Amino acid sequence: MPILSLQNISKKYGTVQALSGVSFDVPAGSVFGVLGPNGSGKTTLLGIVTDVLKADTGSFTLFDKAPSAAERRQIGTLLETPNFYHYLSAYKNLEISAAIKQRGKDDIARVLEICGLTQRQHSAFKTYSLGMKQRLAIAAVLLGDPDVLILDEPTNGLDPSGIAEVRELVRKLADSGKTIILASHLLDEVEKVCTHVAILRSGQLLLSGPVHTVISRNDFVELSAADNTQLQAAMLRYPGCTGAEIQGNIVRAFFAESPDAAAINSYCAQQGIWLSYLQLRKKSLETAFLEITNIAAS
Ligand SMILES: Nc1ncnc2c1ncn2[C@@H]1O[C@H](COP(=O)(O)OP(=O)(O)OP(=O)(O)O)[C@@H](O)[C@H]1O
Repeated sequence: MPILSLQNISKKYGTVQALSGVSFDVPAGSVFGVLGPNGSGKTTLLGIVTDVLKADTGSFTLFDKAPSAAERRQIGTLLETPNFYHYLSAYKNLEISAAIKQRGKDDIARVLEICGLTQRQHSAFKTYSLGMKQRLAIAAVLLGDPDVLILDEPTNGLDPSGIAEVRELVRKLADSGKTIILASHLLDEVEKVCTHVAILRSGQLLLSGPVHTVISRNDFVELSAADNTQLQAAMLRYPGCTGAEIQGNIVRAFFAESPDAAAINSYCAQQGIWLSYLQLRKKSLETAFLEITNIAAS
């Protein structure tokens, strides 16, 4: 059962088509990255799912049901940085967050512990590092122990150590069984923490699925032999090879589907070419993303 299933969601602001016919499923237990450049519709999509905005057309289900208050209570949302009081401690700020959410104080110690803030819980918020501030924001989201977390750009504006802290926390929460949906334009971050990804561009869904299937698009193989020109020509005749180029003393051969290194080795031997080097490479999500968005733009 998907935690969230979107069917054909569209949304316009005046003449701006922010989302057009977006459909995808978020599996239970996944860390699901909604990825796209600025203005691609990520925040709009999360706003619709969290009931801040209404879709013009389309529908979605939460926990396989039409969304209602009961389902929404199982979702913790961080769409923008909360307005914590700078002079109050983390604990006091969480007391306020708990009161706003109409929840008791009994969960505060637990969420501080998860977010690694127990030691500093009585320090004023203004003394916190950027990473600690964001961890406190996530702690507030965790009050009431929601099963699903929706985080919009959780590492935005953080320095590298803050980014690493939030990444570790997201991993820890995922390991504890939470489903996490996070919007990001940081492809590298998505690649590091997400199990699944949906890529948006100008409000259109370009692709969605497990990160490894996105990354394995257009895999390539690096090979080398005594005569690389002969090797390049042979690879261009190899079934499924979409291109081959010589770079220095390496031949790079590209494939639409994941290539089989053993089959390539045996094929080259049959052609009388003895490989001195063979390495399967996967393109990074960033490269795949740029290719996908460029293909969509052309
Ligand atoms: N309230 C609004 N009124 C008019 N246009 C809007 C409004 N909110 C968003 N848009 C436009 O809708 C499109 C999608 O915006 P959205 O904020 O959802 O994208 P995003 O991917 O979250 O971008 P960012 O990474 O910059 O936050 C953009 O063209 C944006 O300018």
